[in-house]
Formats: sequence, structure tokens, C-alpha cells
Amino acid sequence: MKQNIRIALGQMQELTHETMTYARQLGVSSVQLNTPNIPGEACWSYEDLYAIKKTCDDNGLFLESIENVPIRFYDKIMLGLPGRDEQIENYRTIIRHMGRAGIPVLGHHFMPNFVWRTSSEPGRGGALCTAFDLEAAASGINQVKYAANREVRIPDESVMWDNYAYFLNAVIPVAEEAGVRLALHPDDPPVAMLDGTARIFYKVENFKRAEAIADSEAWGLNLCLGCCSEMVYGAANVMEMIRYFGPRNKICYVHFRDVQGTMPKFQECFLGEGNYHPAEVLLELKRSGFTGFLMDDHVPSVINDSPWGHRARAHAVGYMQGLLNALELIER
Ligand SMILES: O=C(O)C(=O)C[C@H](O)[C@H](O)CO
Repeated sequence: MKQNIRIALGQMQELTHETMTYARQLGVSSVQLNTPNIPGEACWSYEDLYAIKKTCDDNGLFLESIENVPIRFYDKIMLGLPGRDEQIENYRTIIRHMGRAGIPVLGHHFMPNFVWRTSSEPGRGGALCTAFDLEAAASGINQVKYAANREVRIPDESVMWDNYAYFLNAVIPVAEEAGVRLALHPDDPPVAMLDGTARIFYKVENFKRAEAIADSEAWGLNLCLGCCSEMVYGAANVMEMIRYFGPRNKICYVHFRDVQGTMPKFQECFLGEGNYHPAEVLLELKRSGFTGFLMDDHVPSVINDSPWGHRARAHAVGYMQGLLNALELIER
């Protein structure tokens, strides 16, 4: 059954009584977890995944997606190193467990050296916003977030493509069988090469290539509007991604955030002051046939906020709720 566009509260590593109560207080009925704190050095058990799902159900919340297994679970897969087949076996096990537990989407990215920022800059009213400047990154200074295996560098984009294809060929049939969709997140920052390691999901064309490799309903996108907006041509990528992948039912869910500026230099910001027009984007999503969920992603650091960002997340969620409300009205 097709669902309506809805909003999930997200980017928690753990589901506490407090966050679940907060989600309900904000008026959302679903949640997403990012790299949850689940025991396991290389794999997650069915029991642990089911326990999370059940906790959500018991608290009146639908668990929409788990985004990302820890990088150590699949670094060899991304880098094509010996040991990747064991990692793939574990990844397949996690997919099966998720399917059995009734968790429908597993998010993934393919960035061996993960998300980079080079500074935090004051944004609106002095709220701190993370920023990236390729020149600063190249000089090796101020790397704010970094989770790379610095010993291994893959300077060749075609090797990264081979690694991604090897991964998809091994996991897609299992995902199809388990009824779990694998949702790909774009590279952040979207750049072809970072610290000597090639990236492949930094431009629109490359997602089309990935879709063709997967060739399956089990593959889709975790469409991070922020990352697409960071790409050269900014907002145009956002619209192109929606117009192309929406009607193909390939957008599993959306990270609703934005930046100012585009590669090689950008800064995160509040919704409504970035490169794209949020209402226009939501309208386009609706028109494209999207029926997944929207969620808060990175948020500026506002005054007296918690490390997770309760205050700024409330702003992002409220903003999306207002947009959805208006959309419902004009569609009546
Ligand atoms: O960088 C972004 O846009 C993110 O959302 C980072 C997240 O950790 C995301 O899960 C990366 O896959």
C-alpha cells in the first residue's frame, strides 16, 4: 500500500525514553536511527534488531530505517581488501535479520573516508554551522570529521566502481528476498577525490549508473538534499535527482537540509536560507510520486542546544510539518 509523505525524527544512535517521548511531543510518528549502538564487532544479532523495533512499536513509533552499519563492518568492502567476503556475509546476515524484524530500509554510504568538514562558521544569529573548503582540506588542516583508514588510499575511481558493483551483486539478491531496501547516501562533501581516495557519488550521473548496476527495486536512495545542494550547480541537482528518481520509485527517504554555496566551498545553514527553495522541493517530491519519509539531518548548533541538537531539530521538524501542511491544503 502506498503511504503518504511523512516525517521521521532521526539521527539518533540510541532510542531512549526521552527521545521517544520527544518524537511524540513534536508530533511525528516515526523515527530513524543512524549507526545505532548495538553490540557486535562485525555483525548485529536478530535479537538486538528486533528489540529496537519492538521498543519503537511499543512506544507508538514506526522504525523507518536504520542508516549505516559501522564503517568497520564494511571498510574492506569499500576498499576491496582481503576479508571483504566475510564482511559481505555479515552484511547479508544483517539484511536478513532486518527483514525478519520488520525494519524496511538499511541506509548506506560508500565513503571510505566518510564525511569531512574543515571548519565551523557562525551562521544566522551566530548559530555554528559546519563548513567545507576544498582548499583547506587539501592543505590538511582543520579536518573536523574524519573516519578514514588513512593507510589505504584508492586513487582510482574505476576501482571504487568495481568495489561498489561487487558489493551490490552480493547483497541485492538477499535484500530482495528479505524485503529490505538498501538506500544509498551521496558523498559528503561531493568531490571526486579526497585525501587520495576516490569517491563515486558526487554527481547526478553516477547515481544513474549505480541504479543500473543494482537493477532492482531493493536499491534506492537516501536522498540527502544537503549533499545534492553542495554539488556544483547546487539546487539544480536537487531538482534533477527528484525528477529522475522520484517517478522511478527510487527515493526511499529524504534528508531535508541545505547549504549555502556549492563545491568547492559551502556552509550548512537553516532550512529556508540555503541554495534551494524548500517548498518548491517538497512540491517536486510530491509531484514525482515520492511516498517515503522526510527527516531532519545535520542542524546548526543553536544557543544552549544539546549535542544531538534538540532545539535545532525541533526547528527543522516544525519547518517540514508546516510545508507538508501547506502542501495538503493546496492539493485539496
Ligand atoms: O553528511 C551527511 O549528509 C550525513 O547525513 C552524514 C550521515 O552520517 C550519513 O549517514 C552518511 O551516510
